[in-house]
Amino acid sequence: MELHIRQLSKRYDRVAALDHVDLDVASGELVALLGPSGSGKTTLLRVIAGLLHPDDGRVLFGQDDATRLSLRERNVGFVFQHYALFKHMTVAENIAFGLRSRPRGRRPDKVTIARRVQELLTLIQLPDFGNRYPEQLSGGQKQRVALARALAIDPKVLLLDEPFGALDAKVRVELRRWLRDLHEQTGQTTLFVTHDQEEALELADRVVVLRDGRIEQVGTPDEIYSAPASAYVFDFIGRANVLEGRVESGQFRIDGHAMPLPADVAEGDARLYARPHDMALSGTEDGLPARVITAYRLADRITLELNVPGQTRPLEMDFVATPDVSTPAPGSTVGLRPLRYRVYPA
Ligand SMILES: Nc1ncnc2c1ncn2[C@@H]1O[C@H](COP(=O)(O)OP(=O)(O)OP(=O)(O)O)[C@@H](O)[C@H]1O
Repeated sequence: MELHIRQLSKRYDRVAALDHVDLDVASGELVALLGPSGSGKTTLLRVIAGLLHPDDGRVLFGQDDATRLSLRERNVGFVFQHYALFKHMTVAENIAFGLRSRPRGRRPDKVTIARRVQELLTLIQLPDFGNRYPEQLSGGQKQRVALARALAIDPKVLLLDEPFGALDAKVRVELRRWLRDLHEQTGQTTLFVTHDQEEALELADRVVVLRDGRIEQVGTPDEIYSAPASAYVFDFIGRANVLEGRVESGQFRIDGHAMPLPADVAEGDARLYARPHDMALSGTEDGLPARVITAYRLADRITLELNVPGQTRPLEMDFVATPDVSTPAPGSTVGLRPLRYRVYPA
């Protein structure tokens, strides 16, 4: 089932939680909604689910306008951060819940439901857990059961709101790999909310970066990481060094140093963004002079904190040591050469 979002807006008092959002999700895609707290991720997911009504705009499932349909009529699967399993029901009863509570005409018979529950238990790799109660499960197991329960109704889309947010880091990493495998098996159209860029980049076919209720960029993880559309996305997606300068005559300039522009940027004040591992040391005559604040070496990697005269923020760089490059001494001056970078208007 494909999903189309058209000009969705939702306001709370003065805050635009969603501001004219357009998005197309292809059938079978796994899309991450990524952004800091308050950027509108949950609001977008809840509007798609039918838990919230937008002020404006439309939600289409395929060609069908679902904007006015209730949660139940939309037939979506929803999983929240805090496992909302029914405590007094077994795992199997939890998974069967959506099917059992269908109106009589659409309710499968008991044997069919039991078969479907067993299939789902196998899918979530808990084939023998049907008779347990939620309190007898770990946090990660509870979230897998919550996912099976959401899948039981054969939802048109699966909506996951930070489903692993309450779990510890190691379990999170395991579960996101597991979710990726599960998605490959089920091919279910899925929207996944996270504020964790690593999770989004590892898991999703495409990532939607949100900012103040607007979409800042939509792209594959590679596109988002390697070609961030704005300084905001660059900063949000990984560690970033910023150099302030100017674009003049098709070059980025800081004091006497000029660097080629990787893409067209309008003349005027601008900022160069580079990842710490995308910068190299060079001689002070051809590199940007920088003073070493701290330097340490861990196995073959050297990490430096640097000050470039006239810049407000210190820079960080790390690189692999080679026989001819050793750890520079704090206080010394080195030449700095950004290898891969983006330039954005200031
Ligand atoms: N019920 C509400 N009443 C008033 N303002 C709200 C309400 N729900 C959300 N907001 C506001 O709408 C904006 C978007 O909130 P939303 O929960 O969608 O963000 P989010 O990106 O999911 O954040 P988080 O990662 O913290 O969950 C925020 O500014 C928030 O304060």
